[in-house]
Amino acid sequence: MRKTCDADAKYRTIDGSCNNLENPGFGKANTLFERFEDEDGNKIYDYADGTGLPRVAKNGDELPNVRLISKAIMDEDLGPPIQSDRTSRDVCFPLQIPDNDKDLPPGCINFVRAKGRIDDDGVRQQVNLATAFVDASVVYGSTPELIEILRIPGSYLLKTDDNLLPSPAGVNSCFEPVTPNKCPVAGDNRVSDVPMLSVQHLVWHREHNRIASELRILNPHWNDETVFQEARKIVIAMFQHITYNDFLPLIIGQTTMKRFELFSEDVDDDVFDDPYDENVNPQILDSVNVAAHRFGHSQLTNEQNFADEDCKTVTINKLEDNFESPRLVQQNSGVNVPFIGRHLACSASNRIDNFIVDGMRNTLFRLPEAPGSDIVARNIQRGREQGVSGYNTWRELCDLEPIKSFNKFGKFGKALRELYDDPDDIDLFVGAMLEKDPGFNVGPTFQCLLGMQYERIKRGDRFWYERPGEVFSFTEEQLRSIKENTRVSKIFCRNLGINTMQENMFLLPQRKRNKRIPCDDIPDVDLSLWKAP
Ligand code: HEM
Ligand SMILES: [Ca+2]
Repeated sequence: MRKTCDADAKYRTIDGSCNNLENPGFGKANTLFERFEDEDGNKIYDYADGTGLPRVAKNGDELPNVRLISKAIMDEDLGPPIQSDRTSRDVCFPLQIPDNDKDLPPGCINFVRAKGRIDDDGVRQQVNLATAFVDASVVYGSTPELIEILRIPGSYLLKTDDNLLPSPAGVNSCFEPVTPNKCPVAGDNRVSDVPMLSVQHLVWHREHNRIASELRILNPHWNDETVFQEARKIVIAMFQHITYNDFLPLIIGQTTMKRFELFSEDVDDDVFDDPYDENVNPQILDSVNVAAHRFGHSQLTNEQNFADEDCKTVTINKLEDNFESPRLVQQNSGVNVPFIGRHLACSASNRIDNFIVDGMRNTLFRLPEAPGSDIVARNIQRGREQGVSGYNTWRELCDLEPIKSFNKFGKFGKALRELYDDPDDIDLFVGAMLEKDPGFNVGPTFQCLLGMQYERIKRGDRFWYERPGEVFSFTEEQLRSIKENTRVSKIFCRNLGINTMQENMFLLPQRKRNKRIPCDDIPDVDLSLWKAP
């Protein structure tokens, strides 16, 4: 049934519906993940039975045990010392821990298959609960129900609780909240996975309230809904600008950015840009969701520390002790929050490579219930259960030479040969994370998959922040200020009470370039440009 959309709407819907006027479901929350198509227009997937059973090897055998792959290829101890820079299987598909595993008890670890929805061709597909767009849905949620929980009724503000994220009982679960049942709620329910993530949610939650309060003062004649939506629109524009200009280039590299025309228009050329194409479906692709987007698991470290005003670590907090717990954030009304924010700015991430720290690979979510789990094993198993094709299929889609010999994987070739029967069987996450890139980015296969994905998210977004001449467009001055002056560092400083930071928070502070400066000297978007005449 076709929903009627308001073609003149000034603001995005919360669930992403009606972004595309011809296809109102494009990019909407709670719709199916997309599959890439081959040259003949057939969707690419690989289920054992063609419709829904987990992928098996080319010769029909089971694929190698995911825990064995995890240990043989992705154990951090194998890496350099410094790493910084079938029917019965409809629901469960347990991870099997081999007998001689020294970190996890032998036997089965629970693994639930993602809820399947059978499509018109009788093939099992999976549902994306979030919108596909870069629309700050981590701040505002992806459903009308959640935004109601997050907002103060009839106000332009988001709710807070003790100056932290709202924590109404019964919405989210978490481990050891400071007050029983008071678990933080944000636009995404993973908000308490780790303290460093919670603090990022908090920063943007506060940034909405700061912008909305300023707009309220500038425009006393606006009603509260207008103030809320205008603030949301600015937050979304900042998210889009940061994602496409500051973050993505560090992950996929300059060459891929240019190849897929992902950088925003240079303000010296023309402030506006109009990349919208109504034929583009922005939905996230299966291979991106189960593999490419998970590159970040390799960047995590074993620590969630506190850093002081001089960037010195003052408290070491282990990752394994802090999963799913808001404890460190909530303690003493949030005194630790700036310390966690500074750790995010001051400390190096782990290198994007095939090594993943033990905190994620052996002790993931070990509390409240032992044993823990293994993120690598889960990522691989997830790819198989969703029928995501093997590594070489994606190399070919990306016009890269398929790897037909295990030797091509250097020192991991031997381990791969012992595990897999045929190079075509190699799981996407495994093969692609073994690829090297001289610029410390993800390897060529993920560069290609992420490049194609982010091109779709940009070109398939009718509300893209750079678009001119629409009812929802920014003025030239507003857009120029957003593009010239948005800094993650400023947003963190201001909302966490931090006084000193490097201007580019995605890069480490350095003596010469990117040195630590007073936050007051960091540029800022000029909200007075939003004062209506
Ligand atoms: C300490 C921080 C993190 C923890 C504890 C964590 C943990 C997890 C877990 C347990 C899953 C579910 C795995 C499965 O069963 O399929 C998951 C999925 C995922 N992770 Fe992470 N992760 C973290 C950080 C990251 C980072 C930094 C990125 C990317 C930059 C990332 C990207 C993803 C993606 C895209 C998924 C799939 C989401 C979905 O299908 O709903 N994660 N993560
Ligand atoms: Ca790593």
